[in-house]
Amino acid sequence: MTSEQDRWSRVKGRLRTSVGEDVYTSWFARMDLEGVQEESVRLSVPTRFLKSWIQAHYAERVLSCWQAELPEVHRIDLTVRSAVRPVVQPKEAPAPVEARRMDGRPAPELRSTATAPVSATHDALGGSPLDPRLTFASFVVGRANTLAHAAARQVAEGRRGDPVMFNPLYIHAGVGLGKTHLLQAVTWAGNSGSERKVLYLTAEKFMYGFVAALKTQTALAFKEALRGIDVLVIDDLQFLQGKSTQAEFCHTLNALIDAGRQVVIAADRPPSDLESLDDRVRSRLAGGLVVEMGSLGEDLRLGILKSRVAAARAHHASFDVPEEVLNYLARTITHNGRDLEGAINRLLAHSKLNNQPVTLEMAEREVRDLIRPQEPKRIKIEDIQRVVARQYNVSRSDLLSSRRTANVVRPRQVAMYLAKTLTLRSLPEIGRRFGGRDHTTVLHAVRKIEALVSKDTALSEEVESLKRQLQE
Ligand SMILES: Nc1ncnc2c1ncn2[C@@H]1O[C@H](COP(=O)(O)OP(=O)(O)OP(=O)(O)O)[C@@H](O)[C@H]1O
Repeated sequence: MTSEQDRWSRVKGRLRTSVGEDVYTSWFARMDLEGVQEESVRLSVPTRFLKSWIQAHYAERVLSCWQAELPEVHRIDLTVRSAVRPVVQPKEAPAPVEARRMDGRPAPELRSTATAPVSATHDALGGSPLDPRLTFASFVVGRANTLAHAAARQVAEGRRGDPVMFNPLYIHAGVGLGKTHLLQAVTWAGNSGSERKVLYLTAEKFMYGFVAALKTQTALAFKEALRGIDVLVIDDLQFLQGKSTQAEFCHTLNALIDAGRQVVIAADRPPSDLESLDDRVRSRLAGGLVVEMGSLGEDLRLGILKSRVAAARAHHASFDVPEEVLNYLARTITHNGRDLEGAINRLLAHSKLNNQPVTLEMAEREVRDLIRPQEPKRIKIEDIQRVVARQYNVSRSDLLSSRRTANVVRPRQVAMYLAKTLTLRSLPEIGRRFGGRDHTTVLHAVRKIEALVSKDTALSEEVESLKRQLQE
């Protein structure tokens, strides 16, 4: 088990180096290993869209990363896994071959074959599957998510006819930081009474629902069904693709908001960074409440681990994870909630299958591949603008304005230069974020500062100091 886990994490490491951090996070962070069989490797991703994108653009790359570790591999089978996460269940006889799982999820022999019933309303409307475990009761609140949690609760507790406070509520966060959990919690809570209809759709489901409805000429019925609900919850909006789907999404959004219905959205980036959406949709999205959930602090990670252990103990009363192991996991598995869940599942699988208590030594061995080196901080254009404005004593709006006085022009050029060198944003995108400037203006600024730093020591030191402040 361990050697396959190690191999999988080495393959992921190769992929990450080969495609770069940003591409890796966008397309591969949710890829799981399902199994290796002779010449073929089975991988899974959560959406059809991810599957087709990876197949179209990265199939060769994934294969060659595998071959570098395991030359006999000649095939990659990519599948779409269910959105409903497996539930840990007791008393099922372990099948030896199943124990070879190497991802962070529970071994299949510990999964339930039946899922708890989903809300009837939600089902009838054709919503995406809901995971019964993702409720407010199991959501741990900490510094990173206090505001998002409070806003989500407020939405969930609203009653039909109540004034809508923030619309849409837009929650964004990196991979595995609890967006889906919070959105599904809103759906469960909202649908628990019969008064309101809450519909949870992944952007993908919205897309395929719409396309399928168009094909069968029932688009009108689909639109009507959507508009007949009280709260529309859309997850993973960054996957919304295609002009007609976007136009339809835009209409639906407008129709719901104008009718005083609540819309809740989650994505892995703020509205301004959803580059494939048109400006009107972006500004409508940004017009409600936009909340970011930050990375999980150590306290929050410890809370999540404890809540996972408590949930597992409901089915496996003898399962116990000593405090020192929990502290060790909270300290070392820093990346995201999914890895924390994976760690507890592995300890559970291991202790059940081998009938052994969980010890620190076992934990160190079992979760080795989940401990990732600290990644360099992701720098945002807004941070650059803020830090540069502070350094040069101008305001951020000066940087975005059309003013051309020298005290503003140089800081603006420095900020554009930093945006180009410290982020992966394109020149047109940077231009847009600097008050709608043309990409040639950005290019000019970048070249200008590049030329200046090579001969002007004072400027070069200033730029270095700005970089340090941004990377802290
Ligand atoms: N605050 C939290 N309390 C309890 N569990 C959490 C919390 N944050 C994250 N988790 C857990 O971490 C795992 C990943 O969370 P989730 O799937 O909600 O992330 P996500 O932000 O939607 O990720 P993705 O971008 O991949 O869709 C889940 O098992 C979730 O229950």
